[in-house]
Amino acid sequence: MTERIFKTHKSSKVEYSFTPIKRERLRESLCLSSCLLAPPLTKKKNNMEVATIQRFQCSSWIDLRTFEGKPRGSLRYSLRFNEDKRLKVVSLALDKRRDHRLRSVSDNNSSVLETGSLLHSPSDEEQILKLLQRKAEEVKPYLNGRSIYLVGMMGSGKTTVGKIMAGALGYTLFDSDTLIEQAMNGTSVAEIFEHFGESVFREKETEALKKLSLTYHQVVVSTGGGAVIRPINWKYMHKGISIWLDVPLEVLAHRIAAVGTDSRPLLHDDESEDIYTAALNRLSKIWDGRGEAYNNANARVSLENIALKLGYKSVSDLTPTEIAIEAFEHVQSYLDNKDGIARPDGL
Ligand SMILES: Nc1ncnc2c1ncn2[C@@H]1O[C@H](COP(=O)(O)OP(=O)(O)OP(=O)(O)O)[C@@H](O)[C@H]1O
Ligand SMILES: O=C(O)C1=C[C@@H](O)[C@@H](O)[C@H](O)C1
Repeated sequence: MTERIFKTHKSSKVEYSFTPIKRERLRESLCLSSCLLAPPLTKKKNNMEVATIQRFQCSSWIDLRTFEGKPRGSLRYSLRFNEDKRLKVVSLALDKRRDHRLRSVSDNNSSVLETGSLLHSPSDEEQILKLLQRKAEEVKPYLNGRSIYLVGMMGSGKTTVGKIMAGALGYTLFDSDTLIEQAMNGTSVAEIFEHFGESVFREKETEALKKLSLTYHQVVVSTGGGAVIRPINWKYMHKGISIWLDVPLEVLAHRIAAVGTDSRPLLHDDESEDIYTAALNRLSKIWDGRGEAYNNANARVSLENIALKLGYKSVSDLTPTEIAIEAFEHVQSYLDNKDGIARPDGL
């Protein structure tokens, strides 16, 4: 199993270019999602965003919040019906986007339009945000108050995607690294590693996960990349639903190279190579030591699989919101299988 996943990571031909347009698109997408889902964010909203947000707030989605537990019987079937409708909407939106891509490529008659450089149109963004909210409402009864633990390598997007999932569910997001820093009177993760060593950090990490799992419900937890290595941590994380964000190492190295390794002590290196190569080498070594442990998660959200499913050429085309939607799908399907298939009343 490790072998297979390792190969996936190693051999993936990920085209990941952060063109200025792509970076701007991501920023816009993140800003739009965050403004919508996490009101305290102070980013300035433009008129289009405000209009979109207002439309969301007044929409007439089915409100499942009054239902406790996993949906049963006819409710379950009506969810399926809605899901079918949703899929039709998605596939229309995707067809439209694919058409647009093909048109753009032939218009330009060049290969400039590697998928990463295309913008989602505002209406695409709207569709995607609507889907996210609808998916969150659908998955909530299945969760029945259970928390979600996001696991994954450093830079896999646990915090970014977690924020979107929490906002859509009306859950609170916790970042276990931040909790550890708070428990250590504001000492940063990098300083904890430097002054006390990794073992103290791991102890604190276990304490944080224990407290979260025993005290809180309805939270999304962005765990530290190494939380998976201690079996005791799984005991706590399995009190909720754990989701592994599986991102190719090359993509992680690009992300990390873009922001630097200051806050990630395990990636500090002797600077003898360029930052991307150094990060990739360090990540590969770390992966060798813990790749298998991620399989303990209840579900795996593979960015390569999502990109394939959505017809994207590159993993870097995926927005965090699209990843969040897929994560909800996985939560739902995991809980569906785990809790058994419900049948309509009387059958
Ligand atoms: N889908 C995405 N596409 C492009 N960049 C992304 C995506 N998701 C996250 N990022 C960027 O990657 C970097 C790491 O993301 P984030 O902090 O969410 O990861 P993490 O898994 O919480 O990391 P860590 O475990 O190291 O704290 C950030 O700069 C973020 O903006
Ligand atoms: O992958 C890891 O082991 C780590 C990831 C970060 O989130 C921090 O928890 C810390 O830097 C260790």
